[in-house]
Amino acid sequence: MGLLVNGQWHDKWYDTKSSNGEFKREAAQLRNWITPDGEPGLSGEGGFMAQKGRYHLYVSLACPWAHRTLIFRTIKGLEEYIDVSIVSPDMLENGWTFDKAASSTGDALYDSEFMHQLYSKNKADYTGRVTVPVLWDKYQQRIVSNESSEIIRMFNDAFNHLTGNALDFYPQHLRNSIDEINAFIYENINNGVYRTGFATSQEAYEQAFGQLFNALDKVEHLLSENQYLVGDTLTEADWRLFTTLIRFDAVYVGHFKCNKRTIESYPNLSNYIRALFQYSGVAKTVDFYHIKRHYYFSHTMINPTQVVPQGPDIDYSTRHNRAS
Ligand SMILES: N[C@@H](CCC(=O)N[C@@H](CS)C(=O)NCC(=O)O)C(=O)O
Repeated sequence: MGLLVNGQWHDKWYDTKSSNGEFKREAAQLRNWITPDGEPGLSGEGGFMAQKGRYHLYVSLACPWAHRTLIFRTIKGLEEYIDVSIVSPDMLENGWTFDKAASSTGDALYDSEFMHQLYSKNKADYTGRVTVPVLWDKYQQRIVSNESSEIIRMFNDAFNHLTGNALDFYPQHLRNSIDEINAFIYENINNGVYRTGFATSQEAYEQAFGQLFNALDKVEHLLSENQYLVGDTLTEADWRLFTTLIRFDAVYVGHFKCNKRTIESYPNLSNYIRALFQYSGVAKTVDFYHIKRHYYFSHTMINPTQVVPQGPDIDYSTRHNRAS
């Protein structure tokens, strides 16, 4: 685990001392947009036109943020348009690696050893954390974006004219509601599990833990009234929640001490998670080997023995009671 400073790799854990034991996530820096015609998107530069075969997605199968982009690639019919390299689940002194002996596919484009080499290829004096996902432009040999919430928006609509897939997970008329629930879920649940697990003071842990379970209770109640987070329409808000929920019982309950209760113990959440898991193509994006191995093996200050637990034994392909 580490970061680049002026293009040089430094092995360094998150600094929680300056924030009383509280984990603060760094904002993504590379924020260009693929658009149908190459016009600039909401931020960054233009010149990234949607084209078949032009872009490459670097992901970890363990990472909930990267998982969102993989789900959108699948449900938006982009598998033949955007190919993928998968990093090893083991993220230690060199950060994310392409070690094939440790379950990486390797870097299909440059055969790099480490993810940080792609960040410095993009910008020789880059300073910042080296995160996944990364959306790479093969033509310009540079990073389009390293922000998952924006990559899924590009996948949602920039390629529609090529793929003919018009499914819309961020429909205009629901945007305010989606933005509102996203902000709540990001703060309390998506990032909330990390704030709980990475807290280095009792106070910061208890604060994040309380917020997390209050938020899960609220979502459980919402799902007793609605089919999905925003009424009866499946939206990006559901996929953004899903990637945290599917890791919860396997990792966050134990490793991140989010142990007030499991997702399986919530009547609505446990059915909702199955409805999403069973959505066409999604199950194959979920890899519990990578998920468990990454967290338990990489965070040695939380789990110094690096022993990966065997359980839990949960079948997400069983019947659920949600309409589909
Ligand atoms: N804002 C980013 C966050 C991505 C992120 O934090 N990814 C984690 C993996 S789950 C990572 O690569 N962490 C490495 C690090 O922080 O050094 C996004 O949503 O795309």
